[in-house]
Amino acid sequence: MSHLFESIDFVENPLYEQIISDIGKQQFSIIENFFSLEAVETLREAVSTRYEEDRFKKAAIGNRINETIETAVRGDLILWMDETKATPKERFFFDQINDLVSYLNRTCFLGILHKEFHYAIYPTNTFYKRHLDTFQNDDRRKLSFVCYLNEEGWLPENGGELVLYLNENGEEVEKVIYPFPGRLVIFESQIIEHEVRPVKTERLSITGWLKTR
Ligand SMILES: O=C(O)CCC(=O)C(=O)O
Ligand SMILES: [Fe+2]
Repeated sequence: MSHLFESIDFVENPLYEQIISDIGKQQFSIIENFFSLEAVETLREAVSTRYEEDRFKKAAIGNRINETIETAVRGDLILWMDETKATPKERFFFDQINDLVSYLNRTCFLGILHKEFHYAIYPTNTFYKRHLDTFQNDDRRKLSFVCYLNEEGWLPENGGELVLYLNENGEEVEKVIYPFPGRLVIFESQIIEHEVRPVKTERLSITGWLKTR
């Protein structure tokens, strides 16, 4: 039998194991400095370039078949990322995400087949009201990912907290998360309702989903 295990090239990754354990216990995980400040700055530059090229569009609600723009629900601007056309700056982002995704697929049997990511800009005074990341006609999203591209020194008065609504022994508890640069938040798309509180200073992020089928 030992031959079988020796032939499998698998190295345990303590950080990824922590993420898996967090999600198993509490349906979410917060990873500090998943992306270095240098990587965040590079991605922020990519956002600026694309924004100047007028590539961002007002985000809609519903899925791509059935979507409407409702700024009373969400006011962010988004741009879907195309991994096949990733620039060297974005390649780094996808390499790190793909490494984690392949680990999750090897260890957790989640059956993740697809992923989708978009940049998001929340201009001043915008927000995203409490919601779930799944749609009535589409339940393929399993894990939601958010990573923040803000500059260092994000202050509480800047607003823009991500609030996860958790259920602890039948009681609703708010988990308030500041959008600090390099921070990655992962949560179960079908379980955790969440919102982005009103933003007082422009807020930048990448949001994405791991999907089945
Ligand atoms: O930016 C965040 O913190 C969360 C964004 C979000 O909930 C979404 O795009 O569905
Ligand atoms: Fe969401």
